[in-house]
Amino acid sequence: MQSIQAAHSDVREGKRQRHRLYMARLLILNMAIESAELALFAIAGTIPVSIAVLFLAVGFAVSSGFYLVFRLGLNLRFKQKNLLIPQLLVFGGIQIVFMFLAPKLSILFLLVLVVLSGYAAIEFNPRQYTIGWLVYGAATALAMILLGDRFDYPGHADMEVGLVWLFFFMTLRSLTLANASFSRLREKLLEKNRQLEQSLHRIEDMANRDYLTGVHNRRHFMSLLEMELQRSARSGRAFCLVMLDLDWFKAINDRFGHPVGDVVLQRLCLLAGDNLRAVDQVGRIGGEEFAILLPDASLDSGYTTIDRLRAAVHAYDWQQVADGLQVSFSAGVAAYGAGDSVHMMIKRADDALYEAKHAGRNRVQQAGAMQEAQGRPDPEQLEQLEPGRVNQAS
Ligand SMILES: Nc1nc2c(ncn2[C@@H]2O[C@H](COP(=O)(O)OP(=O)(O)OP(=O)(O)O)[C@@H](O)[C@H]2O)c(=O)[nH]1
Repeated sequence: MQSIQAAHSDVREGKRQRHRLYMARLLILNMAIESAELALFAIAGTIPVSIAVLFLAVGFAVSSGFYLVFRLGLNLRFKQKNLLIPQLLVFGGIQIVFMFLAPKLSILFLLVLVVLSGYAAIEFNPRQYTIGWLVYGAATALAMILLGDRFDYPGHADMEVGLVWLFFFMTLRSLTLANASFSRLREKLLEKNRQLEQSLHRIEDMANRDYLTGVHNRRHFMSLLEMELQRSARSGRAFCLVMLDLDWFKAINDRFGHPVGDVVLQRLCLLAGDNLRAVDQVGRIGGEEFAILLPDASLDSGYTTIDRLRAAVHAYDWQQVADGLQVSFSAGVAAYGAGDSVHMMIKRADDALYEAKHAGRNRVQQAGAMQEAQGRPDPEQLEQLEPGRVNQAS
């Protein structure tokens, strides 16, 4: 288990390192672009060519130095593996040093510092960002004081104005790096959200299902029943509640063993799945006791459906499970009536089940109308129950 987790975290770390390398390559590109822009300013005569060449040399050396560090995995020795703080210090420092070397471009170097702080805004926590902001703020203040009236603007010649725009435009472009980081974070967050939602669904499902048979457990079935009842109370739509109990299950357990009993419970639920509609809901509410919700079903159609299931269970080849095994169930069906409550419906379906058991088992019994279900009748009264109907198994 531990080695699987370790493998997962290795894969994750490998992905992160590939992303850091990608970012380092983009950084080399950014430095190359800034160098090219400085070269254009040199051509326009705003700064000496030597300054543009120096910027290219320093920018290339530093950005490829970082790339090498990532490539060799040296960054993995540090706590903050993306080395953002040293990168911001070094690249920010370069901009400030070049404010002195090319004071006419000061304003543009300040612009690059704004972009660099964009990375800090994405990766740092508020405390770290505040520190970074104050460091950049203090360093630029010092640079501006020291520069005095040498602090300048590139110039107003057409080419210079065009180059200022180009510099601004390309500097904004370099935010694509920050944008890539941000998108990655957002993707990761969305993915984690998706995983969390899936886990939540799985956990909810597990909490709602019976561990042995996979059908709804008692608690969840009761809430489904309550919801169905409220829906029918609003719309007047018909539905049936069925209480179902396996016959002589104790004897099955005693004769064939508990594991066979478990398989019988599972097969019964599979047969219910095969013989009921997708909208019908099965719940295990006790050991060998089940309840079934049949939406949009009248008492007669509910009865027919459950009797068909009864016949299917009775006809099933239980010899596959254990030699000599025969399984049947008895069930009571109650239909929703206006003013019904969950408790009243359960009581009526339960009473009908009780009648089916006493009438010989392997039967389905319709419950009487709701007004008549005042308690469990004694066996002598069963014959006279109105309008109940008992199906005699063949
Ligand atoms: N194998 C198995 N047996 C269970 C489980 N839960 C309850 N039982 C058994 O189900 C049996 C229920 O027996 P009874 O309540 O006497 O009912 P019955 O033997 O089915 O008799 P009738 O309902 O009157 O037909 C008991 O022996 C319980 O031990 C389970 O999860 N697995």
